[in-house]
Amino acid sequence: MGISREIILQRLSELTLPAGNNLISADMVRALTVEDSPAGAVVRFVIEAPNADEARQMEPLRAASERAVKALDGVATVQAALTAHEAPKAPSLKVGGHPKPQTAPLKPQSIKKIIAVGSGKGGVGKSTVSSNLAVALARAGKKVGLLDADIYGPSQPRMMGTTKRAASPDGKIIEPLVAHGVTMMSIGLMLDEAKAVVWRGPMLMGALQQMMGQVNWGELDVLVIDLPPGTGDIQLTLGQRGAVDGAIVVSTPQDVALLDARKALDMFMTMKTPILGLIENMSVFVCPSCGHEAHIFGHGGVAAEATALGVPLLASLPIDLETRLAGDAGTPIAVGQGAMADAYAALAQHLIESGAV
Ligand SMILES: Nc1ncnc2c1ncn2[C@@H]1O[C@H](COP(=O)(O)OP(=O)(O)OP(=O)(O)O)[C@@H](O)[C@H]1O
Repeated sequence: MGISREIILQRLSELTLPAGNNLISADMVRALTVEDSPAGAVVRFVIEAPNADEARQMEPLRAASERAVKALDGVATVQAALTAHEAPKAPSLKVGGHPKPQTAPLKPQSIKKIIAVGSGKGGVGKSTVSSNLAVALARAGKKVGLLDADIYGPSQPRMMGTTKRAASPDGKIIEPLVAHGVTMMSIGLMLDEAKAVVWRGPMLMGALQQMMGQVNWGELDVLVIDLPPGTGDIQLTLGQRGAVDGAIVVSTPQDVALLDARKALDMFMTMKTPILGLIENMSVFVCPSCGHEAHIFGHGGVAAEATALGVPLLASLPIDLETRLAGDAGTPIAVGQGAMADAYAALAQHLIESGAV
């Protein structure tokens, strides 16, 4: 067992502020995560100051808090970030304000189905799958929206090749962009691309409400939501407010990825969100010169997990250079022809035939 959150919080409570209280009693520590690594625990947290000026003055305290946690037994690395309470300024809308109390459903009436694409850990290809699935569904004749809810690392503007800022002529309704036949919106289109966003839960909820309710989606057969990795506030809000009709979890065959994928599946099951299935990404690498198959991230784990949990394995997608290049170039692989485009078309067809879309 690694170090517990309680011990870390206890140590942080020993750091006093000029007013005599401490980081914990002043409720300034956010997003504390503790991950095990072979060298010891990797601890990350955010210290949230009331405003930017105070944040700047708190740099010595930030450094001291890193040192204090680093000194604990079993801790390998500590990263503490300082942030100010105010939300970053958005161009024409106050994205990320505190959520207004809402009784209306989160899912807009003009959207028939919402499919959320999640993953346990980052970097497994969740955004790649979301953009390609959205394009494949549009090619199959559906009216499709794509919402990039990955507030910490929005990648859809790049993957869909739309870096234009979203407009809001009246400051209320956000006009989405259209790329490759898909109506899309990303929090990344409203923010400076290079700016790291550190928001607390209620702000995330505000941003999500705006993305769902104020974007002029029009009539959609399906909205594909590219979730942030893990099991955080966005997933919980969507699940608790019954906004999601079906969830897909993407995983690589690696044990560590599968362990996290299981947590994501557990979360959806707990919230009674219907699980459409698992997708194994980066399943195999076929050498383009000799055709040799290498299972770089392991073999068979996702299929076994799907069987164990009684959920369908929707697709097994290989490691494919063209997929990566196409994503980087802003034209998802599913737009063109070939084996990968066929695989995404088959996935879209399956979801349509099973009634998920
Ligand atoms: N099947 C694949 N073959 C080759 N490269 C892939 C494949 N799937 C995804 N990639 C590449 O892997 C990288 C990570 O993919 P992607 O951004 O989709 O992952 P993610 O799970 O959404 O990550 P994050 O949580 O960080 O947003 C990208 O460069 C993408 O192009």
